[in-house]
Amino acid sequence: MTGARTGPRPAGQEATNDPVPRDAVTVTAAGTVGSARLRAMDEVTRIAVGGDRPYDVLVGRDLFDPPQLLPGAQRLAILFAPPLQGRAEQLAERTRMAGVAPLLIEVPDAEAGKHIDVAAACWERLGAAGFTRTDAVVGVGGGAVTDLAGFVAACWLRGVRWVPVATSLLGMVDAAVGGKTGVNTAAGKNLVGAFHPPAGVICDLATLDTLPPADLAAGMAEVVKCGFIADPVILELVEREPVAAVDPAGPVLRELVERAIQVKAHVVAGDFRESGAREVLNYGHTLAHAIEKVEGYRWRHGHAVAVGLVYAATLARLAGRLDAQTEQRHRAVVGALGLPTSYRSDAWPEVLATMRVDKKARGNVLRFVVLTGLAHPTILEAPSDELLHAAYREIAP
Ligand SMILES: NC(=O)c1ccc[n+]([C@@H]2O[C@H](COP(=O)([O-])OP(=O)(O)OC[C@H]3O[C@@H](n4cnc5c(N)ncnc54)[C@H](O)[C@@H]3O)[C@@H](O)[C@H]2O)c1
Ligand SMILES: O=C(O)C(=O)C[C@@H](O)[C@H](O)[C@H](O)COP(=O)(O)O
Ligand SMILES: [Zn+2]
Repeated sequence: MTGARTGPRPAGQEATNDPVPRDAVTVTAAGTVGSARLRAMDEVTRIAVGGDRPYDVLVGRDLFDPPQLLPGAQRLAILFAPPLQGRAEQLAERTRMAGVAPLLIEVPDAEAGKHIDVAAACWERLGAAGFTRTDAVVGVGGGAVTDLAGFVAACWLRGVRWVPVATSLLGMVDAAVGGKTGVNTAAGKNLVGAFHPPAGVICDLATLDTLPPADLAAGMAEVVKCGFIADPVILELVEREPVAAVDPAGPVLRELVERAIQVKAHVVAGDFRESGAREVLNYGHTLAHAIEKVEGYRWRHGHAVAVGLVYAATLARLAGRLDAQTEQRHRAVVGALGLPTSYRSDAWPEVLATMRVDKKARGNVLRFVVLTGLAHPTILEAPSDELLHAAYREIAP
């Protein structure tokens, strides 16, 4: 059953071509449990990201116009991996039609592309094409390609404009927003990079139609992360409608995308360089990044984050910070999405060693984002190795 809208659209979030919002309240026998915004398919949502260099995240279907976000550019480098070749070529055509010269640069897919050698090859191409400070870079793809594209842009001439065109769920709700860019090194995940805000972000929900289901599920790990740290309505929507939650053409996934972006936009606007509050976005990532490294980057980031969320909740419960029910909710929500909740017990020594180079560590002191309750993140400083291992044993039976 649907009814009138519950309240105002969150601050900074506007539907650009619909002056009359059609938000709706979904009511169950237990009462109102969340809102399902019923948007027309052609509606575009604009989510503002504040800070010194503000920009907008555009969410809609069949959005595809980065040149508009980059006035004055004469050349546009378009980085893409093979699965997005068709999209990249369409974009090159639009770019040409806008009077801008496209430079298509194919890079290796997924984590193989997040390598300094790949970035160096891109810089060679920019140099050969005579890229100046008014020219710009576009990354078309998942989080791996947009992290690389942002890093290439951050370093070229010490910083040119860039636009991520996010084509994976994880890219839309997380990687493309917030200006964290970078590559992996032998020592670990994302250890070399730069903070470099984009000129705008494009999230074309139509691209999700071709995203493999495993990658869709991986993106949901970052969505529910936002639910646990800041917006419990996300969890209620996923729990109530687990099938609709992963239907790329439906309104529930769109609401989840917009809510997660809103959480991220709010956090990064207040702490762009991660000097404090932004660390909450790293919930679940201390273990996740260690798993990714141990697995030679063959695990999807979102799958590793799923295990990391369960681990962080277990650690918080063992540290006396979190109640068992909320810990169990992590396991249930993550599991219901078909995401992994456990990892190999024999990997502990390598996992622990890798967690020590997590960016949140200070000297020899490990620091974890944990919850003291739903939407109440805090930092657990210097947990003992015994405590860390005890929590690990519970997720690595
Ligand atoms: N910068 C940040 O703030 C931030 C945040 C979260 C994650 N990340 C990074 O993002 C990366 C993970 O991103 P991801 O989950 O998008 O993985 P990914 O970029 O590896 O993409 C997953 C796979 O899906 C393919 N793909 C993407 N869009 C598609 C589409 N529309 N149709 C068909 N195939 C498509 C890709 O080519 C790839 O094979 C990791 O490197 C992670 O560290 C960065
Ligand atoms: O944007 C952030 O800040 C995040 O921590 C978001 C994470 O989901 C993302 O995976 C990020 O790339 C991790 O950052 P890192 O600094 O730990 O490498
Ligand atoms: Zn992440």
